[in-house]
Amino acid sequence: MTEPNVSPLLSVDDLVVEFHTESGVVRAVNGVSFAIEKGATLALIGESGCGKSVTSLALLNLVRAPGKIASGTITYTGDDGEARLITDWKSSSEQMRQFRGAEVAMIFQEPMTSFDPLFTIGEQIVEMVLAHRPKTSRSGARDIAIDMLGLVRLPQPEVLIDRYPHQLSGGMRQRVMIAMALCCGPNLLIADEPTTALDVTTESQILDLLRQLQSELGMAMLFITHDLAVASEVADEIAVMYLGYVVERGAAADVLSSPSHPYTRALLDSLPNIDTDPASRLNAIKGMVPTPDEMPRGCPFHTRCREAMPGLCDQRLPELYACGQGHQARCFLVDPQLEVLRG
Ligand SMILES: Nc1ncnc2c1ncn2[C@@H]1O[C@H](COP(=O)(O)OP(=O)(O)OP(=O)(O)O)[C@@H](O)[C@H]1O
Repeated sequence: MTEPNVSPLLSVDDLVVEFHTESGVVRAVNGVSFAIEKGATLALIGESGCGKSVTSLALLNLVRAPGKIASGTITYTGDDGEARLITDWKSSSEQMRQFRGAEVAMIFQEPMTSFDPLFTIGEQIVEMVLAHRPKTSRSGARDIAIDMLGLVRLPQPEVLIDRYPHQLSGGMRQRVMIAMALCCGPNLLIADEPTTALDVTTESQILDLLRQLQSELGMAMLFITHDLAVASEVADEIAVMYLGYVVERGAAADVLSSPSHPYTRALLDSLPNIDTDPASRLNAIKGMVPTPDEMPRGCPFHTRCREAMPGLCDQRLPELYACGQGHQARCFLVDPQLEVLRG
């Protein structure tokens, strides 16, 4: 018997995002493709400036001028099974507004910037509920808000609901942010560096919470992080980005156990290890990510790559080559034609 053909929840194909600046057109996202299956977690990984946030904003059609989606498609297939081409929708349209929050919600690194300091957290969650479910009464929305605060394991939700954002700790604020994001029952949660601003203990509690909520609610997650260690705790799939390109992607277990792109290997090498002598230096990747307007010719990573092959990597852009089942890397080292290319 053949398996039914189930579409992924979200499919991104050949996405290009450009910024039109005074010094010219800058490509922050360069032909990115990935899919997120229903209920699964994809981690988007890379150093600062690799295009992770711009990619996630594009998914909600929130890239603001001077940036815009120049080409590519984003397709969302929700519970009704109907495929919707999000890239055809206007950013300010009613259907896009409903889509944000009700189908796909987002949380950020620093919740404080997403809250209005003048309103209690309860008032802010209630407004969110009413915006998406206008038929709900205010007291009904308040009950939903209390339930949501309980769902994210905050103590005494009926008391906390009347607190202002500044009266909560960073970890509590992040929990409230998650409650607010989940109050309309989205199928996909985009989490952009949600634990970066937290201490390690709170970080691990929030990661646990996200994992528990995901299995309770069956939602998918796009988890954006610069930290492979964090990604390894949450991800089913990993896509590694460098200078706007996906340079490696595959099942998290495969990418972490057999990293095939030198950039992924370098990111793994730069992780602190419990056995490492505290006095020794971490293996930081040499140099910095160039800005997209200084895009190197050839492979975008060759200027920092320990394994770069002169005459090849500085001349030609590698494709994404298969290096295992569902595992691909954009590197000539895994190109089956490598010996021919080397001559
Ligand atoms: N408003 C803007 N104007 C011009 N270029 C921009 C703008 N916003 C982003 N970019 C470009 O997009 C690139 C990618 O930025 P993005 O924020 O997606 O990176 P990131 O990988 O998420 O890093 P970080 O973790 O620091 O946010 C930047 O290096 C910058 O060149």
